[in-house]
Amino acid sequence: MRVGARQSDLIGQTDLLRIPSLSDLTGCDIFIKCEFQNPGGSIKDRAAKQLIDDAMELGELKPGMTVVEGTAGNTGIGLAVVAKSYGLRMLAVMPNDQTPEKERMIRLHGGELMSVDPVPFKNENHFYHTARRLAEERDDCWWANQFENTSNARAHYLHTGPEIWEQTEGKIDVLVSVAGTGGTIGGNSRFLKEQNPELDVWVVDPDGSGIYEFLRSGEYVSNGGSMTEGIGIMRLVDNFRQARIDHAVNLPDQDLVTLSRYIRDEDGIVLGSSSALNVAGALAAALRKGPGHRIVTFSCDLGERSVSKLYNPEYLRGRGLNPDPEPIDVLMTRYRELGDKVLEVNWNND
Ligand SMILES: Cc1ncc(COP(=O)(O)O)c(C=O)c1O
Ligand SMILES: CC(=O)OC[C@H](N)C(=O)O
Repeated sequence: MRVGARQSDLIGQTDLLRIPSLSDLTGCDIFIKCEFQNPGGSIKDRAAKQLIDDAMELGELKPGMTVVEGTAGNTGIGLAVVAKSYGLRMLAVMPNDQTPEKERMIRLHGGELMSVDPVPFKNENHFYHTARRLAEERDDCWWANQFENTSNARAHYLHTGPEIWEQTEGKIDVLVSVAGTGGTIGGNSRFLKEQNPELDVWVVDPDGSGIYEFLRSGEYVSNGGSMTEGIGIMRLVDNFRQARIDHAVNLPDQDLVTLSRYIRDEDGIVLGSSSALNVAGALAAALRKGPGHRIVTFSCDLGERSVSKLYNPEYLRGRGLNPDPEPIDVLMTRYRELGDKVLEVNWNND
């Protein structure tokens, strides 16, 4: 147990939980790192703290200034939490198609919210460019730039990776992660592969994101869309460049419906949508590798932030998804047959 001087001192040192249901089904030990335990409720608190700490140490950011960031929501919540602890202000620029659950949290934590229309990255009104412009126009603002500022991946290299190594006593065969900025997979894969070069790192990508196709062909091409939020990207950014990746898999949103309900009903954990994708990736990895492996993935946030999408039957039907989960053994049969849809890659920028 910890005693913190500030709320931000409580970021990190999250628990590692073995998921009984999927571990029993596969004969592997499948663990989730409980990132929802962070004070802002998501894995992005870690990046938020490191981005701010590093900028303050460099003197780029000083008390009284405003942190500006373009965000799908979780980084904005994390930055709002940390900003309050440090006497800073926070302005989040967020596309208006993300769940209102996250907008509300930014405001509850005292952050200011600017909602913008969701547009492609090449449009100057994209949330990323809007945040950058706002910070450029005002001297009292500092742009966190979670995509290119590698303090983000450093948070995971310095903290999350070592925590996993210690919690597993070095016994980890596979690391599975989604990627948004790539900070999580970047910092964790780098640290853990330094400890064990044999570690097998899997990136799991939803439809609509270009990472899988980029690793396959070198081109960012989107195949449809996804209800997941905060993950997937259509360009190469510096935090993703940090990653070391051996396998890539693309899994459909319908599987998130199945797995989120299965884990809720069997294990009592209500996963957020990116966490459901992580667990789907971990299940695919377990079935491919066979019994006896130890697999770690992340519960990036909880389902309370996905209520209006992943847990909303009307929304699911509107996207052409079936709100009723398919039987887990049917999904497992499909995963056993993924074959070369699981890409073998060698993403390593050393
Ligand atoms: C819910 C959720 N899961 C996962 C991620 C991915 O983390 P990263 O940016 O470290 O790739 C994010 C944000 O990026 C997120 O908001
Ligand atoms: C769209 C995206 O990658 O978002 C990054 C991050 N998850 C956030 O909450 O801002």
